[in-house]
Amino acid sequence: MEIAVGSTNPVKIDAVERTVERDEATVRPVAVDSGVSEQPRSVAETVTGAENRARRALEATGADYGVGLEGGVARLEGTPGLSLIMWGAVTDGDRLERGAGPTIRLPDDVAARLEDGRELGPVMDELLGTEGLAEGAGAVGVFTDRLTDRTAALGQAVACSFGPFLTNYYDADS
Ligand SMILES: O=P(O)(O)OP(=O)(O)OP(=O)(O)OC[C@H]1O[C@@H](n2cnc3c(O)ncnc32)[C@H](O)[C@@H]1O
Ligand SMILES: [Mg+2]
Repeated sequence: MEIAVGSTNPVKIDAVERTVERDEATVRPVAVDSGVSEQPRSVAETVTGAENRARRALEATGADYGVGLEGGVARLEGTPGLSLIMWGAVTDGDRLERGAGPTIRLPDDVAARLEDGRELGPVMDELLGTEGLAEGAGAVGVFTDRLTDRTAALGQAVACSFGPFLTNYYDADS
């Protein structure tokens, strides 16, 4: 089984590899355009980015599945502040499934910098004096004192978008 991932960010590739380890898949990174802004700012835009990446990765490779992962920030109904969200999408060329990773509220000073139109990755690097934090533990790692990290968090989005292809519980869906 070959799985194309619409990104070359090592943290996304790792997240897919670790999640599908059991199924002995070959994971192939492919650079694609997400078709949304560098920093998606709503659930809808984040999901669209993941969908575009999944479709484009499949088209570019002819793999069995295309996987897209997208990070975003959003003000969520029922919770205060600005949240970091992440979504996954998987397609086999026919069906497309979507599933989310965890959500975490961003500290107010980080939220304020994002409201100025900036991207989370660079804002985190500036704040912490790091380089490429988004390709390692990620903001979710830092803000949880490493109880989780970006690989594990994105892995949940992979499980919830790819997993439905592996069961027959969805077979009756229209
Ligand atoms: O190369 P790609 O696949 O685009 O990888 P990316 O890190 O840019 O990931 P996204 O485009 O999906 O994420 C949109 C923005 O949100 C940032 N982001 C998302 N999750 C993050 C995290 O846990 N830590 C730091 N930045 C994060 C990311 O760096 C981007 O600036
Ligand atoms: Mg990006």
